Amino acid sequence: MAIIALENINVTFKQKKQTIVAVQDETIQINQGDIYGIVGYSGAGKSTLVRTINMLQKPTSGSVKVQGVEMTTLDPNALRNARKKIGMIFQHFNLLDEITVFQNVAQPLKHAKLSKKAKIEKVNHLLELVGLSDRANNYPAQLSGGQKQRVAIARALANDPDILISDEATSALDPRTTNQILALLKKLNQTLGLTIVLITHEMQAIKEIAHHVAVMENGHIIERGTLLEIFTAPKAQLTKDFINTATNREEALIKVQELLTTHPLANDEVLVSIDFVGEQTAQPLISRLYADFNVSANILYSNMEILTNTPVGTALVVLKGTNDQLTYAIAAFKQNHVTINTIPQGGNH
Ligand SMILES: Nc1ncnc2c1ncn2[C@@H]1O[C@H](COP(=O)(O)OP(=O)(O)OP(=O)(O)O)[C@@H](O)[C@H]1O
Repeated sequence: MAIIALENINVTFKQKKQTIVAVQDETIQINQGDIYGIVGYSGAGKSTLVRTINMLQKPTSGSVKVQGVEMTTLDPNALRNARKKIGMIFQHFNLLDEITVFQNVAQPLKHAKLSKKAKIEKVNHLLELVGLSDRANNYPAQLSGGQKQRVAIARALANDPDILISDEATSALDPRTTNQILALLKKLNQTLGLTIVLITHEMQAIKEIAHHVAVMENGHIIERGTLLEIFTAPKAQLTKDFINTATNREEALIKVQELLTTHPLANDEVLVSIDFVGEQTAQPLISRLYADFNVSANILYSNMEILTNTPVGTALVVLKGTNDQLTYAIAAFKQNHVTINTIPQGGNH
């Protein structure tokens, strides 16, 4: 069931002379328990679209339903209550510097109908959840970026939200800390059933934890699908560009091409790219090439990743054999649903 349903959302900003169309007639449904990544370059409209979910941005037109409730027509009081179920974290953490970690996390509970004791227990539990129990009495300035984001996550969870919006939450962090925060988000998704909307310009972050992906450009979602669909069969050039930033494939290809300019292929050699998804047998096929087809294989690059529990592999391989032998070998890959493409020398594929 869709926990978030945005329908025909338009957001325009009127400035003195200009009208900026930030989001143009976009519709998106996000299911309960999903981690939905929205990727795009700066200015694509990601934040504006996602901020309509909790009405931080009122759409110019369109419908916003969260847990079946139309958000655009709520009165201020009802909206305040509805927002409690939608936590949010940001790139720059937005902590209050003059109060402690404990007090930051306790802040959203100020008006909660809980006893003082219950509030203390709750904050301690949240700090434990994000691995910061020992930092309760520190001030934000005494924490690393990753720790600050953990505090922000604990604070965002104070009202037991069903949805967490993460707006570039890892963009200011180094790669290792980014992975730790993403692992924490994944854990919260799995243990609390938290639905997460992840806005980012980093495909790497999407690759780590998202189940679904939407790619945005100029106020439009230009492509969407499961993580596997987007990574294994991207259609738009922008999607391909983003994927290249998260895999080493293009970089590896450039290096291999460079290598081949100094060590050119022989007449009986071809460079091929091999891509497979799922439990396909690219690896055994490569190792049996010589026995089955008299074709020898020299693997110049290979990489395998697990995306949502599915192996996704790629390899750049030099095959050596006669024309007929190569033709039969390549056909065998195709028969086994492994994508194989010959890469012309000196060109790109
Ligand atoms: N309050 C505002 N007033 C005027 N223009 C705005 C406002 N907020 C956003 N915009 C414009 O709307 C467009 C989309 O911005 P938005 O912040 O949604 O993009 P984004 O993809 O989230 O990028 P970033 O990650 O840089 O925030 C941009 O052209 C931006 O300048």
